[in-house]
Amino acid sequence: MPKVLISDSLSPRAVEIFKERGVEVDVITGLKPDELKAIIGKYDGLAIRSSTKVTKEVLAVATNLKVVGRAGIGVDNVDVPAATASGVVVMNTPFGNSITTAEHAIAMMFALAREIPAANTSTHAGKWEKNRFMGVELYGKTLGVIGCGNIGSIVADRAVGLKMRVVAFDPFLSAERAQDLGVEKVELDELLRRADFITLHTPLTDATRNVLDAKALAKTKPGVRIINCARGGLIVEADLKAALDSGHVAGAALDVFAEEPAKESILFGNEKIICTPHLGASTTEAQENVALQVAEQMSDFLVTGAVVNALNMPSVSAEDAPKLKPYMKLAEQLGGFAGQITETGLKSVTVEYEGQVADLNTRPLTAIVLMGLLSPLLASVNMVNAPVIARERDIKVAETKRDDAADYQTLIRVVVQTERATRTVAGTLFGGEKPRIVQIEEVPVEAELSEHMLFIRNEDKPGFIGKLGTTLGDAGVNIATFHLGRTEAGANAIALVSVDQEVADGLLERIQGLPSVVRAKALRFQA
Ligand SMILES: NC(=O)c1ccc[n+]([C@@H]2O[C@H](COP(=O)([O-])OP(=O)(O)OC[C@H]3O[C@@H](n4cnc5c(N)ncnc54)[C@H](O)[C@@H]3O)[C@@H](O)[C@H]2O)c1
Ligand SMILES: O=C(O)CC[C@@H](O)C(=O)O
Repeated sequence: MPKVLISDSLSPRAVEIFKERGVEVDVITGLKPDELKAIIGKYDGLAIRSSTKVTKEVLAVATNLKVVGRAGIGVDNVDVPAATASGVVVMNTPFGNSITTAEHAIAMMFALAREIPAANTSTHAGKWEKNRFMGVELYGKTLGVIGCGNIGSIVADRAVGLKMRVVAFDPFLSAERAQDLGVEKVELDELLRRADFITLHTPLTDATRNVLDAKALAKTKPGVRIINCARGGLIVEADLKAALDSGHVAGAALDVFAEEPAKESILFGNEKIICTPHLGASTTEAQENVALQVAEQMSDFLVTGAVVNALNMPSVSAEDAPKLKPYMKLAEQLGGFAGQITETGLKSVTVEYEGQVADLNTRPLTAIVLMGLLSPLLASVNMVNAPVIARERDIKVAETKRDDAADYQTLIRVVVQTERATRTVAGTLFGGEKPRIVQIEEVPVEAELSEHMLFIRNEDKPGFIGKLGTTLGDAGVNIATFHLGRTEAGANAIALVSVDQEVADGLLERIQGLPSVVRAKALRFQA
């Protein structure tokens, strides 16, 4: 039974879901990095929010870990490239807290417009300062939304409902989507110049880091109010403080900080700044949503192989997972075969899907072909990191699909172009589940792969089979199955021999020396 650790505070619904779906679960929150490292080796999955830091060091000792699930959106606390390199799938729940976070941004905007926190403190202190707090209306004001994705577009929609004018800067926002949302798509400088309120909703990336620095703030309208419920690091905090101190910025509402937890900040103690401790996602509804979703996604992955909302792997639906399973084995064998018979640098790989398999989601299969192909060449390859490794090595990867079946109802063909040759291997499923190799290079052959195989290219001449059998027999190697194929009588032939033990190098040399043998290679496959 797979085992998951929940290491941040998640709604108890998560535990129930894991158990209902056959996953054992421990909840241990507040672990220090060394404490996490000491126990993570036991777990197949790690469910987190934003406190647990999934670093390279943690991943290095997480020897059984298959999946990290983030109950929320941002994965800044996960070293995703390191997880990918270790073959660990990283998932998040991209929609579960969007409404809640958008509502927090709107609440912050109202709080800024009417100075509600300061008025609250003053009233509790018995001051009744009715003349001190003079707010501004939102009606008719311009809201600038930087980043108009899930949350930004909900904020925009609510602001339109409040009769605000909304301008949005987001390079990936289409004109049609902007029109549907009732927002005006503008460049950043125009947004800065026109907005009475600015709200940030981008991820923290190299392009968005410090997007509101002194230079950008100088372009804003005097009296602008700024809201950040996205990520600390989007605003240069010292520059914001200076702009507030000078009076150019009238107020700021911040849910997120460059350093979190923010126990100290140059921004604290200023009434013009409203702060909340990263509460954007903190509603009962959002926390139920994300906990439930993350537990469902992780359980499905661990139990059925379904992949949803992964940041480093193609999706596999729960419906597709059982259909893909037998093809996964075939894809691994084909990739492994091509990888073992390939001896020079790989330039490109084309995976051709024909017949029934062409109707499936083939991206995970291609990832597995790449895993099988690269495994003989590299130390730790898996279906998560194989596509990345192929890209890094400039290996071009292509897929082709043909719905109509030719000789087989379903077929996967792997064509590998190396510096010197083209290698082809194709396979099908017998009875819908048993992988069979049906073509090697141009030669038809029908073979089941076993752990130890001998692959021979030979000239189709009498006496070859007898000599090969004797050579193997003399070496005490038992033949389990023997498959032959040839293009035509007397032409190129292939022998695929399954043997009960490893073929040692000396024996391989003797086989290579037999008359009619063009090339002999010992291959190994997962049992
Ligand atoms: N405060 C919280 O508790 C809380 C809760 C949920 C999400 N968040 C954060 O809110 C942010 C937005 O989340 P989301 O779900 O809307 O993400 P999303 O991916 O749906 O939207 C992000 C948008 O930013 C845009 N974008 C990317 N680069 C940009 C750039 N250089 N300039 C302008 N726009 C750019 C993208 O095109 C996209 O439309 C994330 O940083 C997320 O981590 C915070
Ligand atoms: O888990 C949280 O409380 C914060 C979540 C939020 O920052 C997110 O990116 O989803």
